[in-house]
Amino acid sequence: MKVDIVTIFPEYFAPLDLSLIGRARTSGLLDVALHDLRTWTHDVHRTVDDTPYGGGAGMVMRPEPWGEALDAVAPSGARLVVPTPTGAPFTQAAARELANAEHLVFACGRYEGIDQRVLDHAATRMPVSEVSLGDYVLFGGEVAVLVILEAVVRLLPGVLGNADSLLEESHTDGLLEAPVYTKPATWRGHDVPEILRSGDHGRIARWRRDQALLRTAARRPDLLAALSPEDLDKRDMTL
Ligand SMILES: Nc1cc(-c2ccc3ccn(Cc4ccc(CN5CCCC5)cc4)c3c2)n[nH]1
Repeated sequence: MKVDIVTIFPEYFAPLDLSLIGRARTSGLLDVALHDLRTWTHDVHRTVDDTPYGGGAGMVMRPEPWGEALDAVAPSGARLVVPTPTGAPFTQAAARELANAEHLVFACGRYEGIDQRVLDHAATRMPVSEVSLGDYVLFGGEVAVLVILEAVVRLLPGVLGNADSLLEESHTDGLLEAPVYTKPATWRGHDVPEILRSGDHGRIARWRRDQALLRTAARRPDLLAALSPEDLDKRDMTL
């Protein structure tokens, strides 16, 4: 997968050289390129923002630098991903969809956002996804891109050693996952549930399915409500 990130703070993305994403890059699974938006400014102050039409607090990012930046880094086959508080909620399903893309271009806004015409114009020649990480307001899109990229990259074949872990994790099948435990069997008076030490893999699988259902019902009834009876049957569960 090829990834291009356009930002006025390229240094924000230093963490991309660490851990799994760093390994994905060195192994050739992922090719990430950073671009400073100011590259496409032409005034001595390298201006990227201006006052908002219609008034209002703060500044808006000018369309010209963005237009030239996207002309340079986003071919028509690319998919443009723009974090914004007004976007569609970013979900595991959205991560799975983005993981299928050959080329992702991330536009990191700052100030009060990017002139809307940038996105409208880009949409005339490539798919544009405006995504929100949640109902809170960040200073800009960089942190959101780090989150989106991590969720997407871990789904790429070969990035996670044990692909099985993708099957049973939260939000993969619409439910939260069961609690996890490791040694010691007893710790500060707390025991690991006996079932998990029984070696009976059928009963363990059932216990985990039931725990997932109970946790989801208690913590995220919205996820439960979104599941169809067929989905629940698929996990061999009845309410
Ligand atoms: N899920 C999530 C995503 C973000 C996010 C993503 C990109 C940018 C770029 C700039 N900002 C700061 C920022 C500050 C104030 C407003 C609200 N203003 C009110 C009037 C006009 C706009 C919007 C935007 C971002 C925030 N935040 N949260």
